[in-house]
Amino acid sequence: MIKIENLVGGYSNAPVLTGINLEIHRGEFFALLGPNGSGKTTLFKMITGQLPIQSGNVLLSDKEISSYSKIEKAKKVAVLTQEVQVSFDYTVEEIISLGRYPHQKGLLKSLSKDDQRIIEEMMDITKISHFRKTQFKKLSGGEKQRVLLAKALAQEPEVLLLDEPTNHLDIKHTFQLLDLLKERQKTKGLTIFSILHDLNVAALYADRFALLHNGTLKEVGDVELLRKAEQLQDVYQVKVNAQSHPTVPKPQLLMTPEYSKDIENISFKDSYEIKKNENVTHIQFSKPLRTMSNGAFGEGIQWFKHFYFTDNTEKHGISNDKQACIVPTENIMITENSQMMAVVGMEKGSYKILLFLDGHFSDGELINGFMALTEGKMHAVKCLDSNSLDTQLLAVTQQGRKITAQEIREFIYSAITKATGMKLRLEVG
Ligand SMILES: Nc1ncnc2c1ncn2[C@@H]1O[C@H](COP(=O)(O)OP(=O)(O)OP(=O)(O)O)[C@@H](O)[C@H]1O
Repeated sequence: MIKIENLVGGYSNAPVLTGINLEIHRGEFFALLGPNGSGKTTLFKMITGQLPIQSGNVLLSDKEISSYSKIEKAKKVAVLTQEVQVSFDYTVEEIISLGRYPHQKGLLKSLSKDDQRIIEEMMDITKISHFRKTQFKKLSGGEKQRVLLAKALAQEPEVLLLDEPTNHLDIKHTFQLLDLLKERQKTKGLTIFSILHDLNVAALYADRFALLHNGTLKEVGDVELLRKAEQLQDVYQVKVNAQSHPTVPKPQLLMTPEYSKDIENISFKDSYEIKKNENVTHIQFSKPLRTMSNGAFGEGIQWFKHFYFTDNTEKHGISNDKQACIVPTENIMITENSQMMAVVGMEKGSYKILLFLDGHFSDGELINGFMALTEGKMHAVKCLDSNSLDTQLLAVTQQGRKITAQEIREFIYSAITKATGMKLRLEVG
């Protein structure tokens, strides 16, 4: 649909873009990504004709885009930029009706019934009908953006070019606008080319992506491009981790702020405090730990700072957004070394284990660590001739050195056998 060949250009001094080759296919949603100053708007303006091409070509349906007449081009391409400038005191409805201009016939161009119907439809789908008589200049930035989108769609273009269309929008309107574009893509075969800053929003909506860096294309590809954390880190200079969205099969990126990288300068053993009274054992860390648990309290992967063993959570005011195990305080045993601490609680032949590690774990390593905990426990429990399985939790500080699965197995094995020894002594006593 749009073919960009060896495109070079920019402003009066040295060119910003140096040899861009890119193809945007008919009917796709294409996202142009890149950090501030990488050349996105420059490329956008060269495609829309706002900036001259120094060398290379921009083809629209195999024809030089500059060879189209203004009206011919407006029938094929609509543009939505960030610069919201409307000179006169037009109402919303009047602005949208300007979108029909390329389709109007005759010398006295007036709106046909068809034009009226399309204007109504566009106001309806962009949810701005109630503003129809309002002066455009009296709208908020986000409302103006929706009006200009309605105008662009009223043009009934084959291609929609958007420069950061969600810039002024809150999350509801961001998703509403992009859902609307996606729907037009599916039902009308609209080709969408959009600059997007939010990589997570781009991952959810776009089919293909180009990553621009210092005026050159670093990569063009499908959504897998957004799983390449190292490349994104290199381009954006921010630490990112690619994760999977919980309900949509697309990646989402988690950014790590600089301040959070500060390593706590206290030893693992000094980072927690254990308080016991006759009803509750409370383990409190100085900072939250990344946790993985199969327990009813704090299940899944979360962050916790407080951990409890108690005979009754409700009675002692421990809500289920806390990490808690129901085991009376007298039945727990704590085993610790410089990098690991295990709390084993025993109740009616079952074992509830919290294992705290001073280590840095990816989500994959967390699962492996959780499995190693299970293996260590199974091994100890089997030796003790019991088949009980129960709540367990692995909590990691996300600093310190790696801890191997074998170290975890051995530590848990010794913690359980030690705890069981205590239990036997308790029973004998
Ligand atoms: N009118 C201009 N005259 C001269 N140089 C310009 C002009 N506009 C932009 N530039 C320069 O061109 C380079 C690319 O700018 P551009 O606006 O294309 O980046 P961008 O990727 O769109 O950035 P942003 O994400 O901040 O909008 C920058 O170094 C910028 O300083």
